[in-house]
Amino acid sequence: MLVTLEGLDGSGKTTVWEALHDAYPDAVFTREPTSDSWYGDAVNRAIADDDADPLATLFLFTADHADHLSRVVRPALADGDLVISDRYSDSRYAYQAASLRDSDLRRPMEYIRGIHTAFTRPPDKTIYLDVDPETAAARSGATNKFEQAAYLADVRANYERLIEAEPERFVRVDATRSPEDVLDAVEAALEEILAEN
Ligand SMILES: Nc1ncnc2c1ncn2[C@@H]1O[C@H](COP(=O)(O)OP(=O)(O)O)[C@@H](O)[C@H]1O
Ligand SMILES: Cc1cn([C@H]2C[C@H](O)[C@@H](COP(=O)(O)OP(=O)(O)O)O2)c(=O)[nH]c1=O
Repeated sequence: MLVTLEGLDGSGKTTVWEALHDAYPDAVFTREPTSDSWYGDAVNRAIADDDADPLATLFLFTADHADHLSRVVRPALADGDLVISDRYSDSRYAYQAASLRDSDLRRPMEYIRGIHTAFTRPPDKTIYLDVDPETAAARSGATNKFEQAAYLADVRANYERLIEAEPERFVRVDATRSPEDVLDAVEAALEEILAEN
């Protein structure tokens, strides 16, 4: 089963993902962008480059996803493992659709979903850590171009569209609460998800 964690920068995904290692020692913990491949290195260069072309950046993130799928996610799922990924395809649909909002693409989110459809493996469930853009930008330190509150407001609106389209896949967690409360809520959500399957 594939469970993904999504949310704005600073929503607390990585904090939760690390804490879950103790509760689920047998799960495969992974992330996007990947941190152990040259595709992930290329993505990190694009994140750090304020002048990186947004369409080129989309394809770098998508290349990293293709490698992540074939090298990590599909083999783990084939072994029957629980896979917990800190960010996954919804990050592209939310972030790159915002980056490409003023591009020549008429419907950026539909375009980005379209290029994934042929090859991706959709998550079974997605836990969405919900915070307002101001809290997200303040917590993340606004150190890169994706962490600015105005941009994150667009990203959040895109996540809302995704949740509206597939309400049964998403579990929304109020991530403005303390780290302990957020972790408790995520663990409760995961218990329920695993009990259902
Ligand atoms: N629930 C929370 N309340 C306040 N601060 C938090 C909370 N969760 C995480 N943080 C802090 O916010 C920052 C970003 O958290 P992180 O887990 O890296 O978020 P993300 O992976 O979503 O960007 C870190 O300094 C972390 O300690
Ligand atoms: C996976 C992914 C991340 N991103 C962005 C979100 C982050 O600003 C940045 C790095 O992701 P990440 O390392 O998960 O950052 P954080 O822990 O702060 O949430 O890349 C995209 O724009 N598209 C994507 O597909």
